[in-house]
Amino acid sequence: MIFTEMVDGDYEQLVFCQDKDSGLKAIICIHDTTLGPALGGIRFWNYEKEEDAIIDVLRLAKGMTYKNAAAGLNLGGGKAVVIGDASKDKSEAFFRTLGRYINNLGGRYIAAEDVGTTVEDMDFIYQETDYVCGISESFGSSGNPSPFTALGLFSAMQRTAKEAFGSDDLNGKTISVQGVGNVAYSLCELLHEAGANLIVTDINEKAVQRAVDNFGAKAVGLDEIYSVDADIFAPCALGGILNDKTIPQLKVKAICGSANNQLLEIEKHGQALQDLGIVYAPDYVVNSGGVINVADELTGYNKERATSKVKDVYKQIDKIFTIAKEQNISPQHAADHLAESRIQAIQNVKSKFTQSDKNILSGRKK
Ligand SMILES: NC(=O)C1=CN([C@@H]2O[C@H](COP(=O)(O)OP(=O)(O)OC[C@H]3O[C@@H](n4cnc5c(N)ncnc54)[C@H](O)[C@@H]3O)[C@@H](O)[C@H]2O)C=CC1
Ligand SMILES: O=C(O)CCC(=O)C(=O)O
Repeated sequence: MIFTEMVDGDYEQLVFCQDKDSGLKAIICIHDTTLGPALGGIRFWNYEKEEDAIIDVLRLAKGMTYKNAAAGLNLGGGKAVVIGDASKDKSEAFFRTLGRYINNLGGRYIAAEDVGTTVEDMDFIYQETDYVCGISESFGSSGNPSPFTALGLFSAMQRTAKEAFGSDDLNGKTISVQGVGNVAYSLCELLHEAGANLIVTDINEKAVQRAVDNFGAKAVGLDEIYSVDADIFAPCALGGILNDKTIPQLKVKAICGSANNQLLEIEKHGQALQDLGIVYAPDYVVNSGGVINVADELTGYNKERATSKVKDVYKQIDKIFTIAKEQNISPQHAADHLAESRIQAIQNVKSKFTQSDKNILSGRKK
């Protein structure tokens, strides 16, 4: 089953890591390294079944290939998942062991944060390998990527509002937010400052209360979030939430959120949104601010430069909506074409022989 999935999705490598002493059970997936080393976060999640973890890491890694390509980064796509309970299974040994596995891949995979992992976890990994980013600012690094993801998401939402309502001003707009974790809390802060009204939900009651107390958000139930009267829906929890059951409930004019893999089935559910006239801003472009920021660490981190690049997500969404209209395709397809054509173009560039790897000349007597 695993090789069938790998062949179908054209995956390069899947690495299973196990360590009894620390309790580590992790899977690293490298989808495509045409553009460079595969960069993507580590998700720590209590998967019910091992199969769920495999499916998740495959989907997430492929998403990173598209995200990094569309963002113009010289990075391929990869991701890691760790099976466990983030509230009790973490330890220094755990992450240092994972760091050693990552180091063994010789730079083919570069780690960062995702759901369930923090800057402190990345710092432990950094004790064993240089192939990690999103580490502490005290190392001259960029720290927590979530505020940057939120800034990129805010910029994307401004451009999405322009598409749906004719103006990118979010003042007075009502935004429904699913999941008020790291990214969405920062997003709510930006939206509140911009004069938007907020409707929020989360499985974590404290997270909801924080948004109610600090931003005057209205709290609704977990399933209610799909059918509330709002202008823009921001899915900021987990993937697969735009599906047969939820799409018919939506009353919004646009969707723009940070969650990865929001469409359960890309073709079917992307089309369903298009048919309903709902503007869908492709998730992996919307949420690329985090990776754009952490990738800046790889060339010597400069916060001003990184922030400016993150705000350019507005321009990238603009480009995608323009291509979609010109070619009469969905924004999701437009984003996919952009990413795939960049990968293909660089593949072609790299097909020319250069004197870098071991080759027929390597064995010649000097
Ligand atoms: N942190 C980052 O910089 C980036 C995050 N993302 C994606 O954005 C999403 C959010 O990421 P973070 O804020 O970092 O994660 P997080 O774990 O801090 O926040 C997620 C929130 O969603 C809530 N949640 C989980 N299931 C839910 C459900 N069924 N209904 C309502 N709420 C639910 C959680 O309780 C949590 O508060 C994820 O899909 C992640 O992959 C994407 C790019 C970068
Ligand atoms: O932003 C990050 O923390 C790393 C990139 C990543 O995993 C993502 O964008 O989903």
